[in-house]
Amino acid sequence: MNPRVLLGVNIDHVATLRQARGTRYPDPVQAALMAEEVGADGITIHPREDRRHIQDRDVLLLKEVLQTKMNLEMAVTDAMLAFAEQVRPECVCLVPEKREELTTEGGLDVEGQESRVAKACERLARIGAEVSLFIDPDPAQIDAAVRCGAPVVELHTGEYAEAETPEAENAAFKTIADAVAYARKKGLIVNAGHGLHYHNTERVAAIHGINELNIGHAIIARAVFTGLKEAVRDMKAIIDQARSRA
Ligand SMILES: CC(=O)[C@@H](O)[C@H](O)COP(=O)(O)O
Ligand SMILES: NCC(=O)COP(=O)(O)O
Repeated sequence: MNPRVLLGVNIDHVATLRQARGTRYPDPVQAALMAEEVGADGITIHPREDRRHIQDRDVLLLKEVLQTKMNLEMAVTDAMLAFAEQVRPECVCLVPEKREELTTEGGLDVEGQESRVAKACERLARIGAEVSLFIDPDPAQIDAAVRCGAPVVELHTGEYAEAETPEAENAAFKTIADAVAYARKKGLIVNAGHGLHYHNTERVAAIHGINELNIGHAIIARAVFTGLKEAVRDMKAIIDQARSRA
């Protein structure tokens, strides 16, 4: 039988909802524990440099309570490296980051900043973190990741997820499948993610050699609807009980 593909659940989007109103809820820590309860193999978080969603408090609490593993996505900066050294997550995924972007727009240019990325990999390996590089499905970036000593790459699936025609989707899919085969041949563990949802994940999960998929936005978005009826019923019950006691 083919080895199981692991699912890392990205809970940034729960924090985004909380930060939008500055409330205490919904708590991404609670979301992580619920995801673990039903089989998530790991929890992915991306504390951005501007802390627009996941907060340091979330990361530190999660480190204390997670039963699976924390996959800390972060920019390659001194401040983030120091934070990782404080948190000591099981896994770190180095990602590119731009302040003005809505979400991560492409892979990390490892080839263009090899010595900086190699030094970051070394520093993270020293705290025992499994380091992955979030890269485009591009053989040149895969070669650079190998030279940097990263044991894992995560292939950015954004182009596939955002393709506007079946032809473009097929072409992007083939690029990913070829990159998985190439990276496996180079001895890397291969993960993938970004923009995967309920209609486009099956095909990627079936690619031979994929180890783990990291998925967040689609899961949290679906949870709104799978949980909405119960949430309305709960509020109705509070209101009805208040009237019956009045
Ligand atoms: C690396 C990646 O593709 C996503 O995890 C992304 O980092 C999510 O960041 P946002 O949650 O800020 O969109
Ligand atoms: N590393 C990719 C990831 O975490 C995916 O997040 P999302 O695009 O599914 O929200």
